[in-house]
Amino acid sequence: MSSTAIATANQQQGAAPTAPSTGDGKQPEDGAISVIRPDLDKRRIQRMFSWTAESPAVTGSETSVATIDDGGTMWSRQQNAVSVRHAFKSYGTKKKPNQVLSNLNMTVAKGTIYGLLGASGCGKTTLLSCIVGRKRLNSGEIWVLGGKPGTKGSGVPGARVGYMPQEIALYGEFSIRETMMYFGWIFGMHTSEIVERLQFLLNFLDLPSESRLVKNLSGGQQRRVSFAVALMHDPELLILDEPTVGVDPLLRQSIWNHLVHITKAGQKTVIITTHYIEEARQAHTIGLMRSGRLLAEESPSCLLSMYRCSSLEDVFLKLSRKQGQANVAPAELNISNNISLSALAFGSKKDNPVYVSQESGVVGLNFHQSKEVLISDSNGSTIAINGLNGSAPGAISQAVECDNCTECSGCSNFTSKGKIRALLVKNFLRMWRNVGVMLFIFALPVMQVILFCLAIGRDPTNLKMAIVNGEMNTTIGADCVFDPGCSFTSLSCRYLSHLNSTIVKEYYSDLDSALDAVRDGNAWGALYFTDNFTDALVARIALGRDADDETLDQSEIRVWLDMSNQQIGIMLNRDLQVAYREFAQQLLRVCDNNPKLGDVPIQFKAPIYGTNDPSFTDFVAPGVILTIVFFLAVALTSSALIIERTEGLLDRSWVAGVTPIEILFSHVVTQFVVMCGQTALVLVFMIVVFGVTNNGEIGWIVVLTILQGLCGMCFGFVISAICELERNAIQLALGSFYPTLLLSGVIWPIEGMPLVLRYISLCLPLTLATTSLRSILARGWSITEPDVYMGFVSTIAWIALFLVVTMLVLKFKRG
Ligand SMILES: Nc1ncnc2c1ncn2[C@@H]1O[C@H](COP(=O)(O)OP(=O)(O)OP(=O)(O)O)[C@@H](O)[C@H]1O
Repeated sequence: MSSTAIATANQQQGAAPTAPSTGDGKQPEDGAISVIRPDLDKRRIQRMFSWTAESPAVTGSETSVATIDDGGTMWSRQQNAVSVRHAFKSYGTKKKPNQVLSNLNMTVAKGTIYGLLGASGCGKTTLLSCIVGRKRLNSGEIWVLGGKPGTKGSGVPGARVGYMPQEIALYGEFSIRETMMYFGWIFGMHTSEIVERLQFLLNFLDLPSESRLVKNLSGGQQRRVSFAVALMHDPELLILDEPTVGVDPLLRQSIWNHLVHITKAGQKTVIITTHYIEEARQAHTIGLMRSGRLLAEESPSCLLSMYRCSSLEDVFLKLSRKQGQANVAPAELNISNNISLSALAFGSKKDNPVYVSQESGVVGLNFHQSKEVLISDSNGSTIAINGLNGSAPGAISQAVECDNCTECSGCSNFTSKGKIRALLVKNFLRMWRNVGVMLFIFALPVMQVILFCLAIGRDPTNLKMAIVNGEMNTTIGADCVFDPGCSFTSLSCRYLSHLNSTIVKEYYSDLDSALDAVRDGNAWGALYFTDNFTDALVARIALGRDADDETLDQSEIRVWLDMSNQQIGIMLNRDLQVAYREFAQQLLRVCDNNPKLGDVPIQFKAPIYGTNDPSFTDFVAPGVILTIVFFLAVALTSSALIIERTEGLLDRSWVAGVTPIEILFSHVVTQFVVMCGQTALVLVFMIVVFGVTNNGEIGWIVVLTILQGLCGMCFGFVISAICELERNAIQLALGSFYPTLLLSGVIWPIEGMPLVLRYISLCLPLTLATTSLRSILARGWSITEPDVYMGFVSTIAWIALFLVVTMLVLKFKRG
């Protein structure tokens, strides 16, 4: 088939002629056929197609048909809506790569519908993800709307593109209207515009009431809402990944009619993938993809006639079979070029292969898309130039202007009110609509504080002691009576009366059974008084240093404790000694002696900070306050981004033009509000309701607590940026909980740790903050104290570090 014939066929598809490139990026004024002379300056050609030199995939030795690379010119790139050149993309490791795109070339002319067809898993979605800038190629180039995705002039990501991913990628908690508002605001539309457009889309796509929640819609309805989102802002380039799945035939037809309608004027371009091959007949161009390459890139009618098939499916099968033939050179099959397509169609022979040269593939000498084709004959001379890329008239648009722009809308804006508004409303709405999340945010911290204050730090009670009192004839406790005056009788009973209420006295007849009770776990300890305990004690006091060993021995209260439980053992030890001091002092007092004689000669004055009876609760409370706020924030944010990412929501927002910074910013603001609520609840319950000691300024306590919450949030960002799966994020968040708790001096002073661990502990985000809050609460220290301000400094430093790491991971992880 001659280029003229195919150009004609292309014209029938609605492509309009445009002016050819002059090679220097300027459009010739006459728009007429121009000819490239054989003596065209070689360097000029190289400059025009400079990308060929950049492409590692091309050897340059296979050039046989076309010698001039149209896709390489800046001007032609700008005229095509999308231009993909020598795209290579693989997943997996370098050792075991899963090659998904292999030297793929694709040219999508402006103002056309491009149907990308291929079997499941051939790489369509990957290609589209690369086009919208969500994935990076390993090598090769992509130009979209005149720029490279992700660069200023491309409009990708941004409002110039409408992207419908394969997944539903919608917020289930939103109503249809809220969904449209969210994306409309992101696209920079006014609310009134959105409402107007919404009415059209509701009717057009036969959607249910706008107030219905997305999660309550059927699968097909959800897909239509997703499609509506892509159409919302009437973008220049629509990229639709299987929009007609689950859509009934009538609606499918009306969707295609709409696509044909919007592309008619030549301003809009559509790339669409579908499994319903035959529906793609309505496309202007079809790219048949297999194993990461395009087998053909033609108009449907051209494909049918070239292969003499009655259906596109047959064409695809024919081409696939050809590709399957063993020694077909890969380049031969990578056809975004009519020449080699023709060769395939009309039987190129193995011994006389028609290779698609790097130039031809790259340049995209698509006669069906180009009114101007630069084809060199076998002698190397250029024979014809006839139209370019099938761009619709007037399709030179924003991309060209925007490429060097400094002021075009959407190019240079750091952010917009609409985006921030959309993201904030989205965050709050998602929280508000999710009862579980609301309970998690506000009920859980209160519950944790209540549980902590009720369960931790209180003295154990009802501890049984097995008592054997040789001075009593019975084992009935009520018989253990004594004279409360200055009387030196039944001193064992007098002592026992000083044992406080935490001890439950159980009397045993002999020592062995009492010890057995301890061994069997029926008592926490055994107390033994000898038969003549009172006499021996009186003698001991009276004789003083002259007391003999037997007297001393008989006057001792013997104790056997179960020390398997350190806290209970230490407490019983303390209470037994305190009881003796009280017993001795009281006896001395009633006998008109100085009670100090009964005490050890150490006098504990009022402590500088705290009380002589310190509470474990007061010690742990600062760490617990910060830990609760920190890890709740980690839990909230570590999965937030991942859930959005796995549902395709994050990608969709990003393609719509939302940047990672904007997403993080919106989460920071949302989280800040949440944090304020949580901080208020935690502090009110800790300090006001449960009376945890606070001698410091409440303002600094609030600030430090909120900062720790923000720090936890940023740590959550890091987790969600690093982890692919929610499961991994939860594991990482939970995995970090215990080490942080144990090493941060929350439940045990870091002074008790080995030196190395102590240094590690100081490097954790909670350690210095806990010390700081403890100093404020217990010591009443102000911000000027190093112990206090270092907690603030370290927290702020951690926030900054986590944010930077998140940004870097998000930036470099793409693709
Ligand atoms: N993130 C990923 N990591 C590893 N492999 C991937 C990833 N995404 C896709 N693949 C693999 O790349 C190949 C192409 O996948 P892709 O989704 O692009 O195919 P597709 O043509 O869109 O398929 P379908 O029509 O079923 O959606 C498949 O083998 C797939 O398993």
